[in-house]
Amino acid sequence: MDAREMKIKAAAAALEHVEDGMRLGIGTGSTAEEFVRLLAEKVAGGLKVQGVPTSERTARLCLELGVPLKSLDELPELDLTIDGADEIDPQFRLVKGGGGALLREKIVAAASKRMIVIADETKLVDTLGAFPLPIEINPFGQASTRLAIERLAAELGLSGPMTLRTRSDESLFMTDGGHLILDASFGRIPDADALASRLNQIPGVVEHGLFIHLASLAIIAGPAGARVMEPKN
Ligand SMILES: O=C(CO)[C@H](O)[C@H](O)COP(=O)(O)O
Repeated sequence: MDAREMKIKAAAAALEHVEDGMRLGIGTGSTAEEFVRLLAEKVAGGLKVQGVPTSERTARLCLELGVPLKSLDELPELDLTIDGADEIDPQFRLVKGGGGALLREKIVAAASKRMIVIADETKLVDTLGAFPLPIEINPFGQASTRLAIERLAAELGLSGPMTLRTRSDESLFMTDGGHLILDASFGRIPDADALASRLNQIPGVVEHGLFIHLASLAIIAGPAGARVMEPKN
């Protein structure tokens, strides 16, 4: 089974948790897009859902495939969010933001009664941090914000380069909200909870890709198929 087939398996298993009438947060990324494709087939077959997309990219795909959309302001409380992740630890703390949608993804997940994370098994890790941590920052004062993050990292014993995300044409990557992303290659984050709460205290940090206590279930696909996992305490 190749990587795409595994993503489809996870997405298909997640679809079984979607019920008629649900208000659904819809994630961003290649795994979430497989979910959108399968969801669209169900919608075409008569399933009634109202989706809230976590990015303009996901919104475009949903509109193209006929998945009905609402804004989060129209549906401020959601039943379920289904989204991918870049890393998942045993307590289901996640690193997200590889696709640059972390701010809307976190707002949507926090507005949902449940979040199911879908991924292939390469995303499972013992300790977060091998995937560079995306930190969304306001362009205003970006040099000061960066300095504050570097000082925090040093205080917490974290080190590694931080790079401003760029597009393939070398221009700066801008999020849907008009912010920049710093990718922090810390290597290993032994205390993700502490880093998450300290990053939130830096004024220029809009949001970061550490999702703590948001995912309640993970559907992880491997060569043998998809399995449902619950967080370890
Ligand atoms: O957080 C995300 C986007 O901001 C994605 O969910 C994450 O990057 C995983 O993407 P993929 O399913 O393509 O591996």
